[in-house]
Amino acid sequence: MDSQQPGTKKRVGGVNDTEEVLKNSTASETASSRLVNSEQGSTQKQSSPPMESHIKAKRRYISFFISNMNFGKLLSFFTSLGRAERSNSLSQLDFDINPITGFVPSEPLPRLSSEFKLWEEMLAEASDVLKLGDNNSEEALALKTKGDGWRANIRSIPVLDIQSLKFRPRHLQRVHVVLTWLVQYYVHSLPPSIEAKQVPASLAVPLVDVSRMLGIAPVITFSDTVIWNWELICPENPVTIDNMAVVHTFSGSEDEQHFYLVQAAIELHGVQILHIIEEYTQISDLDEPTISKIAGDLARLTMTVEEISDLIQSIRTGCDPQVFNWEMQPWYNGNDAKGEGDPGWIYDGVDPTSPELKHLSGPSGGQSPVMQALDIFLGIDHGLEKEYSTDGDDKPADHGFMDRMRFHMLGNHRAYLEHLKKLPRSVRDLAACIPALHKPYNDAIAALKNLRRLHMRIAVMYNVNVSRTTSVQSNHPDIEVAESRHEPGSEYVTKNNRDENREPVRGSGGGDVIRLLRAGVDATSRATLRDPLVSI
Ligand code: HEM
Repeated sequence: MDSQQPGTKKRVGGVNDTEEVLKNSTASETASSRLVNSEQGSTQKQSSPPMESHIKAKRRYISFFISNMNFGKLLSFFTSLGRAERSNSLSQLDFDINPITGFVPSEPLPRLSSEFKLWEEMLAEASDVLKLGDNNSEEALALKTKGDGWRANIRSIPVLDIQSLKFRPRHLQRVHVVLTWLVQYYVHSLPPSIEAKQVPASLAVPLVDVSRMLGIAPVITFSDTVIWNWELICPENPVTIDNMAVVHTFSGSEDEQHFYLVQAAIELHGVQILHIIEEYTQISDLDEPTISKIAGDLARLTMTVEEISDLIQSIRTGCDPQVFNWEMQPWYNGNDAKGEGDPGWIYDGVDPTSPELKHLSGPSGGQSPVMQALDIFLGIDHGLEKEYSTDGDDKPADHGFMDRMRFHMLGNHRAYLEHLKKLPRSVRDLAACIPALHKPYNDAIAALKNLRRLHMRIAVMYNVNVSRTTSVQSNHPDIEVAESRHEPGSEYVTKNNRDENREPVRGSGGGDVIRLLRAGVDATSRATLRDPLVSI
């Protein structure tokens, strides 16, 4: 197994401000600073002005508030507050979200033992004996016999029953990690063929079983590559990005470790966003201090989003686009990565009409629960039927993408997002009613839009430019910027021999990358409030 040696220098970050962000992004610090804040909050309450002046201040505020908003909206907002209070008895803890590490577990997943140990052993061996099926290098050809043997051994493993692990969720998650990595190794090391790829029953059956138990797609996901794919360098120290080492990589490269660690850092940094959301959903009384707190929290959220943008940029300091595109990305492909017309995968021993088999796309940042929670909290609507077309054609973007990606999350985490979506009081509606929140809300939207524009440049640099023989055909301003600045990565534009027929470049999530990411930028932009009193 290609686990990172404890103490290996990690290159997450790299630029000064990003290093600063990372220093501050340790989950434990985040939690302790939140603890201090909430303690301060309770201290402030104790030393609040005497009741009379407090009531006067409240009255002054309410008259200002009423004079600044439509009375009908005010009434309906207070009604919805009452509803929210009743419906929001659930907290993030109920959805397996840790107050310190968020969607990341608070300790590394345990390794499998007894009859399941064989799966662990096969995974540990895989990176030593397998290469991509279309790799014709001398090294790959020399390994061919060993690779054939590895796949034959996989086929000969009996179909194991995982019922004994039913009440051990962390073990089930480890089963998911191990089986999904084995499936990717198996499928992508097969020699190229026009036939459908057959996933042997020894992997397919227990994988579908465990996925049903966890409520997650039976394929490799963001959770398997990032959220669950780490161990502690010093087990006695807390879960912080500096104390995490990646366990599995396909390429054995530091680039791949860096890619996962940056995403793990974002999940940990995003815990600050989760705290803001949690506090917002617990509000029951909309008085002046509460409005100021929401304004302050939106400003903090804006800062956090900007820091996450820096983190995304830090991919460039440790992950080479060539390594990403040729040594990492091909292993991630799901059964839909090659588009319609490709026969895809067959899960032997599994009823082909099982609903779970509809979700076999590869891992994607769209499966990051933090990013989706942020979108839902801010009211970004990715699902509009008609998309603005900025490149002159009228093909719709894939508006179901973000919803589909939720099936690739742990069932508990998907349930949290669904819960968040159903809460009756949206921060966007509130900001539209209250002038004091208008700017903080719009600032947060601007920061998220900028994050998506910067992410799109990264995707162009790593995914599109490297995958094409000539430059990208698009009028989208973000792509023009990426190319005209000749950012690192654009030199790869002419080096590739894939996709010569100029089919749209497809991400591991299975979609047309440019159209999808552009639709995300546009959806974020559309959330901007134009007029505080009329835009809801
Ligand atoms: C080398 C770095 C990266 C590349 C090449 C890349 C590429 C892509 C591509 C091609 C997509 C389209 C959907 C798909 O097929 O997966 C996508 C979507 C997405 N990626 Fe990344 N990504 C990178 C890093 C990140 C990071 C660090 C994050 C942060 C968690 C992230 C978050 C997202 C999100 C949220 C989406 C869904 C679409 C959207 O929200 O606009 N990506 N990415």
